[in-house]
Amino acid sequence: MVSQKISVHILTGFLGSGKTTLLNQLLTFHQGKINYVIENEFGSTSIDSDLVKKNYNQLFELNNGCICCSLDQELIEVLEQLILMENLPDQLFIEASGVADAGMIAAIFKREGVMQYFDLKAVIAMVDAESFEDRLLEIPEISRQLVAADHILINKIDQVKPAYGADLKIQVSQINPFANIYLCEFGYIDYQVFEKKEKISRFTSLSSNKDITSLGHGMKSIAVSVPEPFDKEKFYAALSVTMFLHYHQIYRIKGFVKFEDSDEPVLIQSTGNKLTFSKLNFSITESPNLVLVFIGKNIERHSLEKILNRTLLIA
Ligand SMILES: Nc1nc2c(ncn2[C@@H]2O[C@H](COP(=O)(O)OP(=O)(O)OP(=O)(O)O)[C@@H](O)[C@H]2O)c(=O)[nH]1
Repeated sequence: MVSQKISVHILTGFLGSGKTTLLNQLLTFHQGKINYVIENEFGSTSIDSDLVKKNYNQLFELNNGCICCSLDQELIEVLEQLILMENLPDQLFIEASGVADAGMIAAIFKREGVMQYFDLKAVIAMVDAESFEDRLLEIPEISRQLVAADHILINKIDQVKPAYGADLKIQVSQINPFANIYLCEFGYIDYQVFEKKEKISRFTSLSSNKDITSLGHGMKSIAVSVPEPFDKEKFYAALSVTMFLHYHQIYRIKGFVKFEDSDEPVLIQSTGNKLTFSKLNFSITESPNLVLVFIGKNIERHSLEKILNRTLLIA
């Protein structure tokens, strides 16, 4: 049994956005700890593993596909090997392939058997400031990566004008209103931020009943006001089924709701295809707005409201 859980950071971002650069920075920052790395490349030949500075204690490579789909089982096998090792790591850094769905990787760390040993600290997405706008329109995976992230680093800011960088920050915050967003060069920011708990302030300022449709590529963010308590079982079942059936449309659900059994707001969020509920484990001075935000492609407010209304306590 592992006495202390192994901290996990998942690094995602499109090809060439700067993931390996960030990983090298993080390994330098965490020097002195026992750091393991999992590299996932989309192809049978590993290049990234040669580029990662030898600043880690152990490197695993998954080269036969993309972690989030075909390599799910292979990743689990590596995690199993890892917890049996004599020299247990303090931290595990996973560099996902440029096309991976980071949410699906994160979902593996929400499984009970895995959570017993691993503590998912952060999903970090890299954005290439230079090519982001063009790529966003061409490649839907990018929006999925952004929507799954807790922190988004808009990298290569040295390659664009300052005003454009500021504009990108607004665009990215519309795609993922929950993430902490930073502008940076060569992945450099103060990495302490990855250890901090979620800020409640972003939920107190969420405007309910608002649709943001300017995200491009059919992407939409819909905030539904949910002041009435839900029936917990019905709510969980309905949203889980919706996420399963509409995986290609619903990229993320996040927000606060109340259930029949308590007056305390509960944080709901989807990680990949898994829905998690968590009580706030920190004190708050201001109650969060009871709002659920759905981010996805071609989603419609009236359908979402219909699903939610059926799971209200009084329904
Ligand atoms: N000018 C500039 N170049 C950068 C910056 N960050 C990374 N690079 C360069 O961009 C290239 C790609 O960076 P990587 O860190 O390999 O990107 P990656 O996301 O790991 O790439 P893949 O593994 O191919 O998906 C490298 O040549 C980096 O040196 C930056 O902020 N500014």
